[in-house]
Amino acid sequence: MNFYFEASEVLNRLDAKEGSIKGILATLPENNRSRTAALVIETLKYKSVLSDVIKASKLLTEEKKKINSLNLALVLVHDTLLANGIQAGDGPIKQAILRHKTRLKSELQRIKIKRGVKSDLELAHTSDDRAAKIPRYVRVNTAIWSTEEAISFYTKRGFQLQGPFALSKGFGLDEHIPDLLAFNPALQFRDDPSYKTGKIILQDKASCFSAFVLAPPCNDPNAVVIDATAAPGNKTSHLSALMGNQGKLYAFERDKRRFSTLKMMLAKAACRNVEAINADFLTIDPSHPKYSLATHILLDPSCSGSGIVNRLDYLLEDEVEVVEEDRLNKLAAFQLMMIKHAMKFPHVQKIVYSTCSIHATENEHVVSHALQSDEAKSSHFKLAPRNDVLPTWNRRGQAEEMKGTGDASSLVRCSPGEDGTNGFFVSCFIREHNSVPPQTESLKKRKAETEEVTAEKRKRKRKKKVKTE
Ligand SMILES: C[S@@+](CC[C@H](N)C(=O)[O-])C[C@H]1O[C@@H](n2cnc3c(N)ncnc32)[C@H](O)[C@@H]1O
Repeated sequence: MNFYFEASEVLNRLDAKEGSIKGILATLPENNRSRTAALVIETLKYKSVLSDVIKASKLLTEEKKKINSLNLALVLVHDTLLANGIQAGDGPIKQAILRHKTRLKSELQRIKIKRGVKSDLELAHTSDDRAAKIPRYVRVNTAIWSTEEAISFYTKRGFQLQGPFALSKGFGLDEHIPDLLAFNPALQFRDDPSYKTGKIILQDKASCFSAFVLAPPCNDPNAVVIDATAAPGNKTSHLSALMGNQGKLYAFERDKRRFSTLKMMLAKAACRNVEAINADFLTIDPSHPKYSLATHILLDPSCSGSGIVNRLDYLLEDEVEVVEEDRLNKLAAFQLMMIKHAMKFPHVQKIVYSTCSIHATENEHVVSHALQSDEAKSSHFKLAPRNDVLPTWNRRGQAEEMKGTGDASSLVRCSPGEDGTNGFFVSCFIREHNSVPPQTESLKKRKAETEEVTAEKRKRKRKKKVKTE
């Protein structure tokens, strides 16, 4: 029953306006956090219906000694009517709900008839219409599963390959990103066994663009790639899968708590070629013997998040996000610093910079400043041509915001709701070819040296083992 007390306490704190949904959930102990979060979010989606059902059934007045708050009643009635029942042993609270189960069910049915809806899903609160137009994207984690296996798995479970909006159990293959499936937006996958075992990653389509555009070397044991801002790790596991789990992927994350989430996520997704490092990317020396070998860098730094429309706070009707100019400028200065730092890595050929922001301040303006920087000039970086950056995606960068510093058609934008994704921005810097050869030679030399050292180490280890035997 503690699980229900914890969830109802979160609802109490939200009522008391102690923080945002995400913020309050982040303060819960990690062991039970995702389960409690799922219950809180689902309960909020149906809060108005559940409140009406509870009121009409007189549950709180008749059982006030056992169930003393509306929020506790909400989470318990949610699980009784809309999930698989109360997940707790028999006790006075569960008995109190069960005594009212028939009444609660018939009140729910009455509301459905009144509203002319057939399924429970249609009762869910989706106040941001744009969120309802974004499919629930499921990326097949090819480190563990194949898309064919996933399609067969979901088909056996009653899903039909007819696109995400044709039916409530319809799904489809995405046209831009390989191994990405799109389901109906109302569906949840947190309890799905394929999610729990890391076979699928729940990742918005636009967020898959970054790793896809970076296109790291595939199945190359010598590949060296950096994910500079990795947690929670969706793009890291995508990169790792695209690399065929081979070579080396260094994943930096400066925040300690987010770093432990990253580690957990990478273990679950079976990423064997990733070394996660709890460090600030800006403090990493570009001439470091290991990291300097990187040829591809992904930069998906902290941003305003203004493109995310399926974030949770629409569930709290009166929360409004105010984006302050000053905050945007500070973020943009930091984002530019990150790009300039990435450009200092001697062997890097490709840098993808992405944000989930819709503001030109964090997108075109940052790219424009990066292109004009000393780092870009001395290392010969320019924007990759449209042909190499999702050429068939129609929404491109805003030319007027580039002020003639680069070709806006090289940039990708996603508009929340309109494009079936959250708001997103992707840019790709490449080093001009005529500046490559000397670096390629020294890279080869460095790789050979590293391999030599590793072989020597292995040899020493073997000798030591033989000795001790
Ligand atoms: C937008 S999130 C990255 C999301 C991630 N790419 C994904 O798809 O799962 C930005 C992350 O970068 C981290 N971060 C910000 N500045 C950093 C820095 N200088 N070095 C390393 N990590 C940083 C933040 O703590 C945050 O976890």
